[in-house]
Amino acid sequence: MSELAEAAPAKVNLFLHITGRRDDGYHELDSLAVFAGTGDVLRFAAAPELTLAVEGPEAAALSAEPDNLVLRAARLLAEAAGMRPHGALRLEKHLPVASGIGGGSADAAAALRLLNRAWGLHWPEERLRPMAARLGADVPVCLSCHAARMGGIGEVLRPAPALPMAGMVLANPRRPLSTPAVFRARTAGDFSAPAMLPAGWSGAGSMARDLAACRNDLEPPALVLCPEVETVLAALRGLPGCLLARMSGSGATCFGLFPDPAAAAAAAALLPEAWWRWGGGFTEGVRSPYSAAEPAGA
Ligand SMILES: C[C@](O)(CO)[C@H](O)COP(=O)(O)OP(=O)(O)OC[C@H]1O[C@@H](n2ccc(N)nc2=O)[C@H](O)[C@@H]1O
Ligand SMILES: Nc1ncnc2c1ncn2[C@@H]1O[C@H](COP(=O)(O)OP(=O)(O)OP(=O)(O)O)[C@@H](O)[C@H]1O
Repeated sequence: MSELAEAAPAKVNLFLHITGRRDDGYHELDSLAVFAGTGDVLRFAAAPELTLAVEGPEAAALSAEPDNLVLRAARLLAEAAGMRPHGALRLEKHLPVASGIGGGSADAAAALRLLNRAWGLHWPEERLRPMAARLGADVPVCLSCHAARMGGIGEVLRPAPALPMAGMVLANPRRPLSTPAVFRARTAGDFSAPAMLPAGWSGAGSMARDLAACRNDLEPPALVLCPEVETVLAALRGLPGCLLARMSGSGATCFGLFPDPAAAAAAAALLPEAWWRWGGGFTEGVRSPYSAAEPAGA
């Protein structure tokens, strides 16, 4: 079998309201997740044993990781299928690790999709979803790869409002932030109401206006742990054409919304070179991996 490849696009939370806390400590949320036209790439080649090689510009941050989410996903799928996991996997890591744009979750979801094909299972997405939920709160939305309104602890997915043509800049100050630590740093008992959004937006301007009435409730605790988030937000707001800037997920990556992908790509180039930065458009659905030429970081 020739090599198979799967894209693992970055997930961006355009807003994130924490609406409650379950008895097991997990938080209930209301969030609008979209996918960016950049991400990691996972490749499969036939081999008798399951192996994973991590390469690419952000690979070093994973060298100490004993249990890559890609291997956990592979073992879970093999167990469900009653087979021995196998194949030589190569993960091209472009997304900064522990950065609030779901890199590990996207990789785990890509592994489920890729091995579902490579191992000849061809299960429908519904059958993969419980495995995705076991791997992490962000993995179900990454499995679908479609913009979605996330509810529950992330596993309840509803269609997103129809998105307009828009551009997005992503910027990370190169400070990893641990998701559990950010949730722990929240003020206990502080909850938000779900957001009120229209069925769709005709332009990036109206989307930015409506999103401005929402928040990321993880931004204040992330700022305490990583004050550089404020510097990134200020830099994004100062870029020509920026309509809205906010932190994604548990940070520290922040996004800026722009009228179109070209404006976003041009604006991203103005950010400090020491940061991880990217500019482009949204992506919808599983697509072929990005070309090597596509910029994914500084
Ligand atoms: C912040 C978000 O990225 C928003 O999309 C997600 O909620 C986090 O998703 P994730 O990184 O896949 O999270 P998981 O790996 O499942 O959980 C990591 C830790 O984050 C906290 N966590 C996560 C999700 C959630 N809804 N409530 C939580 O309190 C828990 O302490 C959990 O132990
Ligand atoms: N393939 C992987 N890519 C990134 N992190 C991984 C991977 N496998 C395991 N991990 C571990 O998962 C942790 C979370 O990484 P990830 O990059 O998914 O965080 P994140 O971007 O904050 O995610 P989220 O937005 O879902 O909270 C890392 O600290 C890392 O040790």
